[in-house]
Amino acid sequence: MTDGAEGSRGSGGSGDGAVRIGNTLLREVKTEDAVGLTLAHDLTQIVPGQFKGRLFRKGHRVAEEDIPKLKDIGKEHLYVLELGDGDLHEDDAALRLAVALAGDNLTYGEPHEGKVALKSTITGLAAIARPVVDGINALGDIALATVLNHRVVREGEAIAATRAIPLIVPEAKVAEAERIAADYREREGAAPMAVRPMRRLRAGLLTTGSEVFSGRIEDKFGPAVVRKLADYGSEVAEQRFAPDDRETIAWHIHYFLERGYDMILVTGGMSVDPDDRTPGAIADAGTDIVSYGTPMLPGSMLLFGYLRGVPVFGLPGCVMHDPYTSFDVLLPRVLAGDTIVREDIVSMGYGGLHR
Ligand SMILES: Nc1nc2c(c(=O)[nH]1)N[C@H]1C(S)=C(S)[C@@H](COP(=O)(O)OP(=O)(O)OC[C@H]3O[C@@H](n4cnc5c(N)ncnc54)[C@H](O)[C@@H]3O)O[C@H]1N2
Ligand code: MOO
Repeated sequence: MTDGAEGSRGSGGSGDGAVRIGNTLLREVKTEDAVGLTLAHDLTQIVPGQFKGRLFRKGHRVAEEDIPKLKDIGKEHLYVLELGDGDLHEDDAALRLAVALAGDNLTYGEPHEGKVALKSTITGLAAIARPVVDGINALGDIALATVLNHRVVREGEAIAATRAIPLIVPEAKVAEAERIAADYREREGAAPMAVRPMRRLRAGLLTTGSEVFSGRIEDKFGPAVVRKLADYGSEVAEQRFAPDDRETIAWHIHYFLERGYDMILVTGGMSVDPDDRTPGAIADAGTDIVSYGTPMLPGSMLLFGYLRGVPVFGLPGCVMHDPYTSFDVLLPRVLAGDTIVREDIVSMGYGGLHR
């Protein structure tokens, strides 16, 4: 498209100095008359020894205050674009896409260089409809890039960005993308993109390990879990300690249940040693175990289940020292209110190698 514009410069184009690109016209106008019109190409400024670079970008809409600057760089005439019927400027295309996609807890700013980013207004979980993303990207001329579904995003972080590839996009293509998004909204009763808030839960934390219980070594697991929950906006309401004894561990789990905590976390004793009693104790307590073992590393020895509807985690030793484990994948899902089923955990192996 730009090549066509450059190539037409010498020839002068059609009779009135205009060249057609699709339904869009490339026209030469006096700089004073260009206000509100769209620059057809980049304009470069050179101030020897100080600056050489783009003063105005291709696609920029000329404003009143631009006129003196344009005159300063010697522009008495400009090539401008007059959008034809059925054509959209890249900025308008990107903005329409953002509007079509955005749901709860998302915001977007002015388009910039044909790009609009959807940014989270909260710390929460990205909810992204992959079929919508794939469907829009299959159209061509429009690029939609997102983070992975279920990823934790912080306030102000972008979860997606839309961009028009050419300067001029057929309106029909954007309309088709809008239709894909609208169909999804109607079918699912939700926007294709949103950020889901995480609930503030109060957890009971049981730290197992006879070496910790007896005071031989200092507890390092508790502080790590306290920090992690706080980071996601929840709290450890009470911490208790138990030796490597199934009955004792199961007893403490029931104590937490009776206290009415929203979540029960048990640390240590999760692997294969004879003293690793935690999985057995969690089962003895009556927990419906969704999965013992997760296809993720670190954190493959994690256990997850529900005891009378209360989420129960068995946390392996790595959660104490590795900054990102299977716990960081599952905990935000639980905090967002998801009921985790076995298929969820099965699907976490793909992309689950976190180290
Ligand atoms: N042969 C195998 N060995 C290991 C396996 C396996 O599948 N086969 N799994 C490995 C994985 S994965 C993990 S993770 C670790 C640890 O799992 P555990 O949850 O059983 O951890 P523990 O044995 O209870 O403790 C490991 C280590 O950490 C110390 N510890 C435990 N709790 C605390 C605490 N609250 N404060 C401070 N330190 C603590 C404990 O004393 C041990 O030294 O197993 C792998 N091995
Ligand atoms: O798989 Mo263990 O539970 O990584 O550290």
